[in-house]
Amino acid sequence: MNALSQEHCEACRADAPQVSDEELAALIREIPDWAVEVRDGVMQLERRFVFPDFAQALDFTQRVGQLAEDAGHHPRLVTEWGSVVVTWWSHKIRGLHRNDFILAARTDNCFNG
Ligand SMILES: C[C@H](O)[C@H](O)[C@H]1CNC2=NC(N)=NC(=O)C2=N1
Repeated sequence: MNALSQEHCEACRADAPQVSDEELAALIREIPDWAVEVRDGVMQLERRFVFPDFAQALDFTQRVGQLAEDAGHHPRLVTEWGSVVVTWWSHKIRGLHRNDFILAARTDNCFNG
């Protein structure tokens, strides 16, 4: 269980700062299976999870969806036969907040069981 996943998410606020370059470098090391993507100028965390069939991909999707609802912070989830691509970013600040790293770590917990 990643220590980051145990941290508290703070409430999403439009004036919250994005992570600094230094924070990004430190935090991404704690979730080594995730990539940093930039889309339309918005920095995001993304990981593709592979499953043997659609049913297990869907079950994982449900678990991630529930953790998002519990946290009040939501990812993009692309569920297909055999895989789920999970993308985290903070819409309000159009970038990455510490919350996104915490929830990416919690997403890994959903995969690792
Ligand atoms: C009103 C509601 O709490 C907010 O819109 C939340 C919902 N979930 C969210 N999820 C993400 N990823 N970013 C947000 O800014 C966000 N805002």
